[in-house]
Amino acid sequence: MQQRLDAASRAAALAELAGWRLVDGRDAIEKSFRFADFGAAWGFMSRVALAAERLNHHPEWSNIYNRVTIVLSTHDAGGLTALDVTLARQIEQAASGQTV
Ligand SMILES: C[C@H](O)[C@H](O)[C@H]1CNC2=NC(N)=NC(=O)C2=N1
Repeated sequence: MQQRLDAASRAAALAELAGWRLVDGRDAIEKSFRFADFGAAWGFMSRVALAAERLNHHPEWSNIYNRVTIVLSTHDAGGLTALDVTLARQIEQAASGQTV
């Protein structure tokens, strides 16, 4: 079982992950991404889906046309863990150079 991040690790993660912020009222982080069009958004989601499967760690997300909003939290642990930070880093790589 993953351990929830302590305060120092949580602060370090948020400092590292540009644009990610804590969700109000729960122990989770979120970020919205905007792409040129639906195809670019879907390509990004496909890359994130493959990363999530590799990690066996999955996002909560929604898509409206060219926007993708992602919330990360570890359900088994009831909050943020290192797995969320790892997935967020891979999401940043998947979005790199693709956002508008
Ligand atoms: C059984 C399976 O390994 C678990 O349900 C995994 C799958 N993906 C997951 N994703 C997330 N975000 N949190 C989890 O606790 C989690 N658990």
